[in-house]
Amino acid sequence: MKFPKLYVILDVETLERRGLRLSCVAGELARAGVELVQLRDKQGSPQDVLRRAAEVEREFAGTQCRLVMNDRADLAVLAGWTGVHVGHKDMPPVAVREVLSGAFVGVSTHDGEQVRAADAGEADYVAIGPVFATSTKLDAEPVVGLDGVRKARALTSKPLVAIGGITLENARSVIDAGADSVAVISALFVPGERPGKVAEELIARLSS
Ligand SMILES: Cc1ncc(COP(=O)(O)OP(=O)(O)O)c(N)n1
Ligand SMILES: Cc1nc(C(=O)O)sc1CCOP(=O)(O)O
Ligand SMILES: [Mg+2]
Repeated sequence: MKFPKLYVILDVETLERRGLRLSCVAGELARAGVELVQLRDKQGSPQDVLRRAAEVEREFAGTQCRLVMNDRADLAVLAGWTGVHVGHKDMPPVAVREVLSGAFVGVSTHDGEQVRAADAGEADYVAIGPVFATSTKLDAEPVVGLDGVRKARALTSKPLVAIGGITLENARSVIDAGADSVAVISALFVPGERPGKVAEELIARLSS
């Protein structure tokens, strides 16, 4: 798989705060050609998450998009998804593989030591962040900056996803610092623009 340069996280709280429907935004992303999407529903009950996963899947039906569940390998299994993203407070990638054989697993890292460990471990991709300040994740670790992306790049040959405070304006600089992909939540919500249009613009700016 060629790793997509744009990784969109559909964060349920962010969408609700903005009065946006998950299915509408997912549909726009599907039509924009987004190829990697994570469902992040930190407050939802298991039933909520599974219902929302089905909505997302319906919108991406017939596309090549890979769907990733945040935190919960068990719910990924029940949803029939193969992608799972875990952080240090979640089950480790090796345990994800135990409950989901053939899983596509991502792991969060926040410093060089964690990148080294992730490189030696079970994950299919390594996420580094937050690159810039973010108000989306309240318990975010300290900002690593573009220098943190460069250092992470030097420490892993796995696909490197950068996350945190990435916008239309700075996304290219993150790829130029060595990331294979940028993961975004709030960047899609630009006043007066549809999220699908912003996703198209991000894909265009990151291609080449
Ligand atoms: C692509 C990507 N990178 C990092 C994260 C953060 O995961 P985690 O540290 O487990 O924090 P939560 O998202 O669970 O609050 C992510 N979700 N996706
Ligand atoms: C979910 C998440 N994880 C991070 C990490 O550093 O691991 S930063 C982050 C929030 C990303 O949201 P936005 O694109 O709106 O800044
Ligand atoms: Mg997590």
